[in-house]
Amino acid sequence: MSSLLNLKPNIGVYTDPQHNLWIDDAVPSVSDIQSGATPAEGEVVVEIRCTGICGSDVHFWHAGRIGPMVVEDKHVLGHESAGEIIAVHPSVTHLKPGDRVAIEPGIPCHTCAPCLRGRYNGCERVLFRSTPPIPGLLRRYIAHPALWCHKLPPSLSFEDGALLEPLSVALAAVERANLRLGDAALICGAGPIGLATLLCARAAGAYPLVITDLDAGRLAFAESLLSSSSSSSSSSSSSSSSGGPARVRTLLVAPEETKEALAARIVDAMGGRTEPDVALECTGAETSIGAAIEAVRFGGTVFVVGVGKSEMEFPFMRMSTREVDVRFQYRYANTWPRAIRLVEAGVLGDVGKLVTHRFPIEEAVSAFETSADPKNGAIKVMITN
Ligand SMILES: NC(=O)c1ccc[n+]([C@@H]2O[C@H](COP(=O)([O-])OP(=O)(O)OC[C@H]3O[C@@H](n4cnc5c(N)ncnc54)[C@H](O)[C@@H]3O)[C@@H](O)[C@H]2O)c1
Ligand SMILES: OC[C@H](O)C(O)[C@@H](O)CO
Repeated sequence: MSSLLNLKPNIGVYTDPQHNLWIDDAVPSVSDIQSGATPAEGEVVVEIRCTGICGSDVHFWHAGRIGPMVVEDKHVLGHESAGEIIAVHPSVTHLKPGDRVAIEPGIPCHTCAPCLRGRYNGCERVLFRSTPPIPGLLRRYIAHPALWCHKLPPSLSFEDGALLEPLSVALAAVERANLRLGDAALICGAGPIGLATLLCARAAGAYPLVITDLDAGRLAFAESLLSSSSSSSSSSSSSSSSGGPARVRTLLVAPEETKEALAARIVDAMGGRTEPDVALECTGAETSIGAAIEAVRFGGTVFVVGVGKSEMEFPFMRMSTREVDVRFQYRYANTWPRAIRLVEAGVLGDVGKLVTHRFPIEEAVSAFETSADPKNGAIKVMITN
């Protein structure tokens, strides 16, 4: 094991119940690491090089809670990270110092019924980093189970490694929604999760692809994400730069629009006669879920990734008489190795385009302020170390 004695202070990014956001060096386990203690059995110590800010990090900062997950003490944020291994416990044989890894942030128990079924995202005792009270990854160093550190191939950057977390959500959704070649797909919401889902749906062979949002800037970003050039486009999405049909069509949602009116416009955007086979809902907004239910074909699927109010009204008769399946996604299971292969092979396109802003960890507060203010047009803000 390499020496852990000459490390920089293990600063971390915190919030608390009073909605403060700050950086300091009192990170749990830092003293163990800096005193040169070995990682525990089965663990490696990772020097984190890159962490993406998730909407849930901003939400924990601003609201202090997400549903039953409540910030009750000072709390380290962050769960989208990649870094370099600097030490391994002797029991770990498949990783070594110098390996570059993406960190899967949920540590399941491996013994409960969902774990034993392979559905470890339903683990009854999961320790999910950044979900209170489990400290997150927005820090310089972390000791983490080797099993949940995925080695990166040389062509993936640390940023690519950090993006594997939202990509995993999207990959799980597209798989569990059973999206097939040539399916007409609707994606609701062009935030980081909707955009990652757009990349996965395109790779899965969906066409037409329509994406909605309330924010024209995010729709323009969606178009530029799928274009071959790196510049952002605000022009019509009716044709691609190569002259063929645009792979994605964008639809600006009006806040007061009824779900029936929006559903009609969705079908129109699909080409006039095509009802979506699958809607991948990435807003969590009740009106958006309702419009997706109205829009999909008889026997279609509305797959809900977005998280919203704890209780909502859905158009029951429409679902019943049209056999609409409404299904849900919670995090992911067994996606990381496949997400790595998809990024390595370029199947998802240039995922790095999702990163719009970068800040060093010492400026993490500015990174959060940038992420939280819609005026900045941020999609994925990365904090580097
Ligand atoms: N199921 C899971 O495991 C999981 C994991 C990560 C995130 N999420 C959830 O996925 C959702 C998307 O995450 P994100 O990081 O992209 O969030 P985000 O807030 O950045 O993006 C959501 C987008 O939806 C748009 N929107 C809101 N209401 C809309 C409406 N009525 N019609 C059309 N667009 C609308 C917003 O303008 C925004 O661009 C969130 O609800 C988040 O909590 C779920
Ligand atoms: O991708 C994982 C999600 O961001 C988390 O479940 C978060 O929303 C709550 O901890």
